[in-house]
Amino acid sequence: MTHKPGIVVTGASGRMGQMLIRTVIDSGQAHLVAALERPGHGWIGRDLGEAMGGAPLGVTVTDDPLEAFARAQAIIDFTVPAASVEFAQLAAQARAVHVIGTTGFTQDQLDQLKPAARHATIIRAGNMSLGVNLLVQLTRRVAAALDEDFDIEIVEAHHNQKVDAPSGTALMLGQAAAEGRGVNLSDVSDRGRDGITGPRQRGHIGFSAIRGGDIVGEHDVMFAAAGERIILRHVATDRAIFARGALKAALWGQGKPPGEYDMADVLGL
Ligand SMILES: NC(=O)C1=CN([C@@H]2O[C@H](COP(=O)(O)OP(=O)(O)OC[C@H]3O[C@@H](n4cnc5c(N)ncnc54)[C@H](O)[C@@H]3O)[C@@H](O)[C@H]2O)C=CC1
Ligand SMILES: O=C(O)C1=N[C@H](C(=O)O)C[C@H](O)C1
Repeated sequence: MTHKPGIVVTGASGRMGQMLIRTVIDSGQAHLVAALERPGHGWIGRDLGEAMGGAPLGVTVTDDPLEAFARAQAIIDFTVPAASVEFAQLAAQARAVHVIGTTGFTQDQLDQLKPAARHATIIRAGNMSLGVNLLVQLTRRVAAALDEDFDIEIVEAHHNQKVDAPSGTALMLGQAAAEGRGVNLSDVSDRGRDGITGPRQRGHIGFSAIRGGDIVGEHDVMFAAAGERIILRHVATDRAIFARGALKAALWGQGKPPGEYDMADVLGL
């Protein structure tokens, strides 16, 4: 009989948290050993299944990451950057694989993940879907094939509760476009145009963010030149694609040496 890893889902009541819990339970490939929420949250101390509006699951929602992680082989974490940084240290102590889907990190917060990655396997991606990770590869190739006659613009759309912009996915796409061009994204990034901006600067990579309704996540990478445009597009219609990718990462990470990985590693892209 193969061993099924024990998994903790953090941010259990969140849009992704609930999707992840269902995905882990339905998969038959892993055990849900704990569900974590932030201190003071109304779900703490309740049965997870009942809190989600269904039958009891025999898992009590906790706000104690240390105790929960000690029982797990993997943590699947879609929360907020400050919490993910804290969880990285605790997951490293527990030697558990830490799958991070959270977006909106500052560079300083990303740097804080590095010590944890010396002791544990961290798999982090701003988007865990197969489709977006393929789009990242395509974007790098198209950007490498075209010169700066083609202006690169990244347009993303998300639901009205999203708190960070540009999205983690848009930043992944921008990074891939910059790598294809052989430039640093930070040198060419155009964000938040407003007012008298002047003409577009040749070679820049632009970002625009739409927020509205219940949009799950849509990303266009536009290569616009005089007389023609190429648009690479991904449209997510179901958060299950992210949850499936995250579970795949948690399983892939078992037994991998400590370090920082992404979904391209998991998917072999
Ligand atoms: N990488 C990917 O494929 C995807 C990433 N995301 C990202 O995942 C994150 C969460 O997204 P949503 O689920 O839509 O947000 P949400 O706001 O619905 O859920 C976040 C949950 O985290 C909980 N939380 C906050 N601090 C916590 C702490 N210290 N301990 C435990 N729980 C804590 C909140 O109470 C909330 O329930 C965002 O950064 C989003 O951009 C979302 C979808 C896909
Ligand atoms: O917050 C979301 O919802 C999503 N966040 C990720 C991002 O920032 O790109 C992934 C997906 O687009 C949904």
